[in-house]
Amino acid sequence: MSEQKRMLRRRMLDLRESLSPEQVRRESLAVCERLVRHPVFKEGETILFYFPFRKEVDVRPAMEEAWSAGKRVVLPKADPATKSLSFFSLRRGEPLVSGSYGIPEPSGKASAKIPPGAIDLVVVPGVAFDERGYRLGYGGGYYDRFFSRHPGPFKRIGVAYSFQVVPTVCPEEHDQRLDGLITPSKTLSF
Ligand SMILES: Nc1nc2c(c(=O)[nH]1)N(C=O)[C@@H](CNc1ccc(C(=O)N[C@@H](CCC(=O)O)C(=O)O)cc1)CN2
Ligand SMILES: Nc1ncnc2c1ncn2[C@@H]1O[C@H](COP(=O)(O)OP(=O)(O)OP(=O)(O)O)[C@@H](O)[C@H]1O
Repeated sequence: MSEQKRMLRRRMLDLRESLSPEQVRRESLAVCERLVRHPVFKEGETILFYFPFRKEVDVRPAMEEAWSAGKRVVLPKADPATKSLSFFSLRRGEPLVSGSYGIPEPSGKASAKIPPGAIDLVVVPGVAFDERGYRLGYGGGYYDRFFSRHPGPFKRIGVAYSFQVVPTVCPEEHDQRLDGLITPSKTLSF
C-alpha cells in the first residue's frame, strides 16, 4: 500500500479523533436525515449498516428509522483470518457481542444469516472519500473484497463528515467505487 494512502489515513483518523461528542452527534444526525430521505433507503427492504466505533458517523438513528419502517437491519461480522465479511440481521434491542477489532457484532446465529444477494443497500463506513466515489478504509480491504465478489444488486452509499471528503484518496486497482456519498450538507451520486 502506498505511503500516501497511509499518511492520508493517519491524518484523517487524527482529525476524526478531535471531534467533540456534540459534533459527532450533530453531524451524524444531519447525515442520517439525508440518508433516510434517499430513494434507495426508502425503497430498500434489507439494509446493511455498520455499528459505529470510535468516532465514526453514528448511523444508529437511521437504523432506528429502518426498524420503525419495518425494514430488515443487517450488520457485518468480520473474519480477520479470511478478511471477509458475513452478514446477520438484527432485531431492535437484540444484544451484540464484541467482535474482532472490538467492534460490536451480531452473535452470528445461523438463522439470522443474510446472503449478499438479499441486500438492497449497503451503508459504507470509511476514513476518507473522494469526489469520484472512491473510499479509504482502515486498510483491511474488507469492503473492497466484498464488493469485488458481489458487485450488486445492492447500491453502495458512503457516509462521511464533510472533512472526510478529499480531492483524491489515491485509489489503486482493487479499490471499488461507491454509488453515492452522504455528508451533513450534501448528497452526491457517482
Ligand atoms: N463500524 C465499522 N465496522 C466495520 C468496519 C468499519 O470500517 N467500521 N469494517 C471495515 O472494513 C470491518 C472491520 N474492519 C476493520 C479493519 C481494521 C481495523 C483496525 O482497527 N485496524 C488497525 C490496524 C491493525 C490491525 O490490523 O489490527 C488500526 O487501524 O489501528 C478495524 C476494523 C467490518 N466492520
Ligand atoms: N478484491 C480483493 N481481493 C483480494 N485482496 C484485496 C481485494 N481488495 C483489496 N485487497 C487487499 O486488501 C488490502 C487493503 O486494501 P485497502 O487499503 O484498499 O483497504 P481499505 O479499503 O482501506 O479497507 P476496508 O475496506 O477494510 O475498510 C490490500 O493489501 C489489497 O491488496
